[in-house]
Amino acid sequence: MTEFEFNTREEASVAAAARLQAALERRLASGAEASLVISGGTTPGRCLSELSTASLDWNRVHAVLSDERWVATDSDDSNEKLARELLLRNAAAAARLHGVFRADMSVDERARRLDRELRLQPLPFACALLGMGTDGHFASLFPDADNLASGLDPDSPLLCIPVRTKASPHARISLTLSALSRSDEIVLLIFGAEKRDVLRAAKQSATALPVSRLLLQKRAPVNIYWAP
Ligand SMILES: O=C1O[C@H](COP(=O)(O)O)[C@@H](O)[C@H](O)[C@H]1O
Repeated sequence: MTEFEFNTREEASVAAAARLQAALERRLASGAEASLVISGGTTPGRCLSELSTASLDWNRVHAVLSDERWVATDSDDSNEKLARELLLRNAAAAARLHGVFRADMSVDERARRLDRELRLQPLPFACALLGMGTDGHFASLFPDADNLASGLDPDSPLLCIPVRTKASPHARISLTLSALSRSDEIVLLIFGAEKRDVLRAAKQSATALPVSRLLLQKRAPVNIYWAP
């Protein structure tokens, strides 16, 4: 695990975007296509908009959501909407975004199908951009999810799972730790003192926080980008 501290969120976001760009460049130099995992929520906006201007062969890039809320893609709660508005523009308009929500399917059926679709993406992912909640969740792997064990099993055969949590009014679908760790590297972008303290607790002891398991897994190096 490597940690980088910045004075401002702007600096952290721009530096994280540069790291994602470099990871994509490495994959594109050695293969026909590359894929990138992007998180939703409030944290990654500036990083995604910065990345959208990167000079890359974007038509060879696939973007995959780390997780999605079970809402229509025009909802303000939709991670797909965020990705389309902030990443899929400028130079990155040529990238392909693999959406999660389908109005004609149940969340469980969609999770089963998405699992099959993810296996057709270029793997391993060049990079996974993740965030973390103050409850220690990443992607949508919330502490109270009833199927959390399979979500956090680094050797799970499942690439994604449906998630129901009291923390959210929406059902969700989340990539599993097993899927996310199939990345050349992970960037964990975190803002604020409260989240830094949660992360410290997760590092100091093998707490029950989901993010502890992300830090403990050995497959993908984790780079923490933090700003106050
Ligand atoms: O619900 C979610 O939460 C996490 C953290 O979100 P943030 O707003 O605290 O940055 C996010 O990484 C995840 O993608 C999102 O769906």
